[in-house]
Amino acid sequence: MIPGARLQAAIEVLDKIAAGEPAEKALSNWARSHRFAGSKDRAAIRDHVFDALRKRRSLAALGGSDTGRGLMIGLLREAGDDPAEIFNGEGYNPAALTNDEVIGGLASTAPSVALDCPDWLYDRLAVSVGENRDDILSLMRERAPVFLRVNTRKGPVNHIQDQLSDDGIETRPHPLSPTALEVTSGERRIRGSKAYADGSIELQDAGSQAISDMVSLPDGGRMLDYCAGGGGKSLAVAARVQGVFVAHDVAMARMKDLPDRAARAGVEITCVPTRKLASLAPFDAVVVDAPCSGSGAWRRNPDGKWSLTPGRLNDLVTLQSDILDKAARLVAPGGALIYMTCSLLEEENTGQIRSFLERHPSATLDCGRSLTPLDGGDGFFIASLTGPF
Ligand SMILES: C[S@@+](CC[C@H](N)C(=O)[O-])C[C@H]1O[C@@H](n2cnc3c(N)ncnc32)[C@H](O)[C@@H]1O
Repeated sequence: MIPGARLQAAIEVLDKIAAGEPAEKALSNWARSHRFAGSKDRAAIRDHVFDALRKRRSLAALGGSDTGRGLMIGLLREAGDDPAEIFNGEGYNPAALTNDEVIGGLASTAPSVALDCPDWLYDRLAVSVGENRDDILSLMRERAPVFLRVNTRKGPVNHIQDQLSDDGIETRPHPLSPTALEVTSGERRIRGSKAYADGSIELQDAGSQAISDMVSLPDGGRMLDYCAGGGGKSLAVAARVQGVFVAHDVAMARMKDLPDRAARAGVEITCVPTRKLASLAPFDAVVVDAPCSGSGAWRRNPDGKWSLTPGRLNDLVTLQSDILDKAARLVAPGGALIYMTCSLLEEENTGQIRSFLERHPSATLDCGRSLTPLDGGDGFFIASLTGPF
């Protein structure tokens, strides 16, 4: 596909997303109905779409509207290109610029626009991350680095780095975690590599690895991953500790790949439905990787930045406290309740723990940590609590 055709495809996908389709679904639907597009085309269209979603407000200001066309015109202007050279209606190029599009579009000086943040979140982030807000939002406008977690059960980090290099994937260690490698080139080869096939590596953000490193479980201990999803946290802890691992998620289907991933990694994780939990309790550690705003990972899921509303945030905070209370009942005496989010927002993090301690005055906060993209990976929060609950 020529560059103009890729832009036109991105315009169509962005318009579907604006109409309410999730970004990944809109991209896969487009690919399904345009089978002639090759993998390089699909990757380029995806990059356009995600770049536009990360920078939606500033590109809309530059492009004159926040339609797919406005965003792509803004993207070209931001790069210093003249959109009229491609928006000319020739061949598969997008239709020629309208008069409004030619004259429209001025970069906005309002900080929340220039930093691509909804106004209400711009104010809330000031409370949550203080003076780092603008630096964090600037980073959120860029693509996230690609990180791998080395499964040290399969070999030492430097050995697996050499193996990746043989497959054309170059990496460097990252200070957030001893198992984290940042991919510096060859990222599109990861899923076809030998290290991926034999479970020596997993794709996992360095911040996610850092908080998994903080989960303390004695050898032989029993851990419940209460909101397991794909199982990223269980897999990381199970690679480090010889224990018994149970994974649970209210949506069992989300754990469907976990048995295969665990087998590849050489660890055992048992997936259980909610009705079995009480009979398997108590656990030495219950990890609650709670459903959250995802505001720490907006570089990877930028549509979340625009779909979050104050009402949705309040609903999430209520759900998180309900989950925490349920999970606390499954912790063994002397065991740990470990709460995690990939959020930067105070009400989901320290605020959530503050209200938990108000509801459970005999519980103790043992340790906690907040990470932001300024640390290199996504934003995460972890707090470890002991009972009695
Ligand atoms: C942040 S994601 C988990 C990510 C996962 N731990 C990982 O590392 O890949 C949150 C998960 O919580 C699950 N969830 C939502 N409500 C829940 C509930 N009431 N009880 C248990 N799990 C729930 C969601 O289905 C989702 O998979």
